[in-house]
Amino acid sequence: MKYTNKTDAVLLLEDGTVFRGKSIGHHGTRGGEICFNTGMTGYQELYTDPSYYGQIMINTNAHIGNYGTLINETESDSPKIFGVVINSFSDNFSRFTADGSLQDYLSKHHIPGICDVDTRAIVRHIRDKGTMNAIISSEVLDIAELQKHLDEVPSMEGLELSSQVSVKESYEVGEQGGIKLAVMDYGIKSSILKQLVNRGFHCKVYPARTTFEETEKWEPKAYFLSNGPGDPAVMEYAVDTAKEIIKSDKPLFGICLGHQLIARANGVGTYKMHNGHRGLNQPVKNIITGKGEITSQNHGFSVNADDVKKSTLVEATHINLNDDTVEGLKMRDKKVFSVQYHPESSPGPHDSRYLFDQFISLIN
Ligand SMILES: NC(=O)CC[C@H](N)C(=O)O
Repeated sequence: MKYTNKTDAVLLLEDGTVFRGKSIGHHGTRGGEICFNTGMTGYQELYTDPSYYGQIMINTNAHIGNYGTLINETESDSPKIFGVVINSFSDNFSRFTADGSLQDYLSKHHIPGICDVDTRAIVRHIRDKGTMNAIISSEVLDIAELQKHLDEVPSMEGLELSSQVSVKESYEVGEQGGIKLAVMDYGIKSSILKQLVNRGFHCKVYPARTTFEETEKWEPKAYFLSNGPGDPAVMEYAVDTAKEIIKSDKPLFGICLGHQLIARANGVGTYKMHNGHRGLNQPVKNIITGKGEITSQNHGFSVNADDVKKSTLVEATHINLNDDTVEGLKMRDKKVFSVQYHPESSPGPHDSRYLFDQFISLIN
């Protein structure tokens, strides 16, 4: 059954393009960077991934909401997206384990959305023109008026967002006696911690701006740099931490934003992509083993492939088979490696979970 609320809503893109549809979730106005995710399933995990903080997500899967929501399918305590764009939205759900409807969930967390729009047309538009800001509203339907609100939305390029989604106080997870791992939280997904704890790590999760000296007091055996939102180019504090970890010779693993920070710590630049990779079926080749992996991805920045080629410190371990972008790095003479994609998946295929085992082998 389709959603029955008939309140009008509008989606205004930065280049002036307007799409009109119906309001879902929270009745209100919110702007952000518009992006699209091509995953066929896992909407609740996507919405709660802190890496999406500041972004309006278009789900290319046409039918969203039909299996409701479930509290333990979240990647953080609340949805982090700023808005959602859906073709056919269902507030009626059918799954015996579900604990509520997507409509109630979005509304409770003040996330506005728009449905009954041609998501395929919107995606084709931004795929050609490149990523841009946008605003959703069910209260300001006049375009000239809404434009004023859109003008206030900051550009994702140059934005530091990790401090806003990171924990405020450090905390520990996993068993005492396990490998002590200092986890820098730049917006970590809970399933990454689950994968680490399942393999016997005793993790201490630190706020993004914690200094290396501070983490060293706990005497961790290894370090992990998490995923997270925003532009790595303006995260000097985190790049400095990465440099100190590398200097200490302790093993280090980074995922997504963590990968970009490790690249920057080695003098490799990052750049904003025309459109990011967001979906569950990005093909990646492991250059070392020659094997292919189907991966879960969510990133709008990438590391500079020419810089990697010229580097004497790092080498590429993985490449994206769609566009040849760098998907993995390792340092030549250190126990340091990283991937741009999400081996924890959630949602997505499990092809790449071997990387967590690789991290353990590297430490031992
Ligand atoms: N998932 C992530 O960690 C995203 C990293 C970074 N914010 C990007 O968009 O590229």
